[in-house]
Amino acid sequence: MTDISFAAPSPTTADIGVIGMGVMGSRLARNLARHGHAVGIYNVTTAKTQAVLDEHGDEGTFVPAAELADFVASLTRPRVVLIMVVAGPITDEVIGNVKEFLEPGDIIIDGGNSLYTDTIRREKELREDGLLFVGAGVSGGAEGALHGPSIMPGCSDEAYGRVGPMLESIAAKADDGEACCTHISTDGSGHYVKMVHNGIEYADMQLIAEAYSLLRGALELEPAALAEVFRAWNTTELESYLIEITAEVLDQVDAETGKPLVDVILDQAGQKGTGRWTVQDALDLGVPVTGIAEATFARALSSSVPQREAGQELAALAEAWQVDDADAVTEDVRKALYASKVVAYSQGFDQIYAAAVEYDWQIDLAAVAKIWREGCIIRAAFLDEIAAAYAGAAKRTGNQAADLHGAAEANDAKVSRDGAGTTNEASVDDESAAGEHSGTSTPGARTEDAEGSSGGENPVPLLLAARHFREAVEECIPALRRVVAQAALAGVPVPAFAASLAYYDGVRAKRLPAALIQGQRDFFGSHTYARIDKPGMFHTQWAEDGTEVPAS
Ligand SMILES: NC(=O)C1=CN([C@@H]2O[C@H](COP(=O)(O)OP(=O)(O)OC[C@H]3O[C@@H](n4cnc5c(N)ncnc54)[C@H](OP(=O)(O)O)[C@@H]3O)[C@@H](O)[C@H]2O)C=CC1
Ligand SMILES: O=C(CO)[C@H](O)[C@H](O)COP(=O)(O)O
Repeated sequence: MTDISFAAPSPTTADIGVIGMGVMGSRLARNLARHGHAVGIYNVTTAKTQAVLDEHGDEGTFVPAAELADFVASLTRPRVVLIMVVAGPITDEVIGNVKEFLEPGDIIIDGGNSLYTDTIRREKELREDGLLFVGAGVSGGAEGALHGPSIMPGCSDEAYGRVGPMLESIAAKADDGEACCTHISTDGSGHYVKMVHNGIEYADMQLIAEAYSLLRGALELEPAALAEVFRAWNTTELESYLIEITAEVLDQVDAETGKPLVDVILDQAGQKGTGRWTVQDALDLGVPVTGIAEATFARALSSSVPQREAGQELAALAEAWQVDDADAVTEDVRKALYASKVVAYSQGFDQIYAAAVEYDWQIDLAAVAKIWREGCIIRAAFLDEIAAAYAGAAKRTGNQAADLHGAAEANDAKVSRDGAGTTNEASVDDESAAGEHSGTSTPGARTEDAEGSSGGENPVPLLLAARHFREAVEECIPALRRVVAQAALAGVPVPAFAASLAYYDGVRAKRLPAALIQGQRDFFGSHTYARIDKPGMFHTQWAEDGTEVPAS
């Protein structure tokens, strides 16, 4: 649609072109211009392109275009086009439109929140046309896009070699000066990492909301007073962007009513899809991202209007939380929040590891933690410790991504060579061991029957157990237990806190009731089970004399 026309841009003057002058695209274009890059700008509604020029044209060199053909003509060859539009079919449409004007060797970067499987497909299709495609996760919201986002590009080495320096120039910088942008791996890897980033974001936000809800109920504090609590917490090991902005949100007063804004906002959380995708994919991989899942379901519950209306009839049958020492309760909630946040990040990194093996992506997890230290929504002080845990493990095993990956492949090979000769202590899926089905429990075994957990030989199989976090989290567990117990008694929903504690207790348990489940499965479906004391798979003849026989 052309409602305004610009003078035809002089050809080949812009270093990069940005399509989409919405919240993110306009700010990324300005960020690029502020860093000395000449930026071609285009938006389907030309008035938005005009607005960027009118309001920010003095920030650098912008080359506006009202037509895609002029936009592409304004770019130096080989061309680089950054697309920042709505994810999904609209992104396909925009790629299809701009592709018409591009030539082999040109590069398209999709910086939207695209589903990683779309990115894998698009990269393949565009490669066949001779174009290079970069699926770049971008985080940081409007402020980050303008002042320095965290950028997670997935692409070939060739594409990164071409666009990496430009992306690094506009990315946030960590305290040590490192750019919060790194080449994640090939095709959909960047969007995968961004998807899990958003899953962690969901968990983090839900945990903070639960902490707020508990303190508000237990201590009968007003939002402004709670803003001070969060401000104080932001000077502790909880220091993070989301804690910081929580204080700002709680402090906001509604101009119309004079009430705290949080009290007049409808309590139905929206979602655009990334949290849901994270959980869906984790289910396929068999990775228990319970904190992220509960956070996603909590948003769904908040928006389940008919159920919530009908639920108003339900009795609470709860006890009021008797608070003797407000400071002690506040400190308990702070510690519960810290432990649960670590669980969420730990689960998210496990998922990225499992996906890396599944998709053959060489992902350096320490580098992922490092580029999340600034610029992104989940930036948090403890990401330095997460980076150190993965970097330390990589050093011990010899190198970074390659070894994380090689270790798992070695384990895959071991499983197939060992066949039935592995005990369930090694987390090997019984059915693959029995040879009845093709699935294995190692990462990389996304088959119908891959029912087990993703074990493998991840050098940091449990971030929670890495030394720094083990000590820091153990310090907080008694508080988390008290908080979850008190919340249950008081009838306050804390699904993410409760799930985090259950995960902690689950992974530390010497023995789980999964043994009973295996017995039940064998009883009704002859699914067989492994034993703790000898290799092989077994079946009990439950309906006959109860004799145990080796599985055939
Ligand atoms: N907002 C955020 O915090 C973040 C967003 N993202 C992702 O970045 C991308 C852009 O988000 P954001 O800037 O917030 O979104 P906006 O809604 O602000 O902008 C969307 C852009 O898409 C354009 N668009 C819509 N429909 C079409 C179409 N049919 N053809 C061409 N262009 C179209 C819009 O143009 P017009 O207005 O003229 O219709 C607009 O420029 C999304 O994928 C989003 O998920 C990523 C990180 C953070
Ligand atoms: O990517 C983002 C932040 O990192 C976007 O803000 C995204 O829209 C957040 O997800 P949702 O809208 O589902 O809460």
